Amino acid sequence: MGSFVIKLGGSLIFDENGALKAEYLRAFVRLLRDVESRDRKIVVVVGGGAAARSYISVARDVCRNESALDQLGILASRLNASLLFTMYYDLPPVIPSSLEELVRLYHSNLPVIFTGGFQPGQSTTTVSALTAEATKSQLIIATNVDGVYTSDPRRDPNATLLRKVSIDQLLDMFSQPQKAGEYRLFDMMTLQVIKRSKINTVVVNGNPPDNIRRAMEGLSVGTTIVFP
Ligand SMILES: Nc1ncnc2c1ncn2[C@@H]1O[C@H](COP(=O)(O)OP(=O)(O)O)[C@@H](O)[C@H]1O
Ligand SMILES: O=c1ccn([C@@H]2O[C@H](COP(=O)(O)OP(=O)(O)O)[C@@H](O)[C@H]2O)c(=O)[nH]1
Repeated sequence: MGSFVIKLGGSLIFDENGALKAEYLRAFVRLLRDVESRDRKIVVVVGGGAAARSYISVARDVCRNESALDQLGILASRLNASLLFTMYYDLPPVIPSSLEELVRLYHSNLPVIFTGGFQPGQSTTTVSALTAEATKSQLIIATNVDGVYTSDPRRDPNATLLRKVSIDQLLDMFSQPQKAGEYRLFDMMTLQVIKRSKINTVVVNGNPPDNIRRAMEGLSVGTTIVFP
């Protein structure tokens, strides 16, 4: 069975008040145990979520250094990844901080690897695309909406869900520049990596976690990115 990279959006692990969604995290860990098997590797790339945005917004009051602000977001995403590692393995967390470290862990005997961000100027969704490319894995982007819509469904009540979307359409839709803490669903780097390696990518609502299992089993769920 093939290996998978699951991008767990920070929007799934914090509630609207910025508190961790403990029950969701437990349900996600149960899902990982259900789908874990010896002949497949799973990498979970965990977003920064509300924690990242809180630190970045407080720092931004007095800090204009986007790289420094990104680094705060990376640290928050690594803490989130550390929490999931600890919940899954009941061990002190081992979280890679670069693609090279991740690939090294990928060849360890850990069946599930957890990571956060790597470097300023990108998002954890880019980390998930780079990881899927490096490990020839399928990519599942789990977020808090049912897939890719014609526009932001939280702002546009007329937005409609796209079951399939071309990579070039996504490049048009998400071409605006982004700042620390603002990456929304996709950043350009993510899409460029997906395009150049034609990564098998599905965007699903990570709640319920069973949508992630359905995507792993190739069932119709969320939005599939298609290539010319
Ligand atoms: N075309 C679109 N389709 C779906 N969601 C979109 C789109 N454009 C913007 N969004 C927004 O992107 C959000 C998901 O991105 P983000 O908040 O970074 O989530 P995550 O924490 O999962 O990475 C959605 O909740 C939605 O409001
Ligand atoms: O490789 C990375 C990953 C994340 N970030 C920073 O950390 C924040 C939180 O990560 P992300 O936005 O991907 O998390 P999510 O959207 O899932 O909450 C980002 O906005 C960036 O500022 C970064 O600079 N490099």
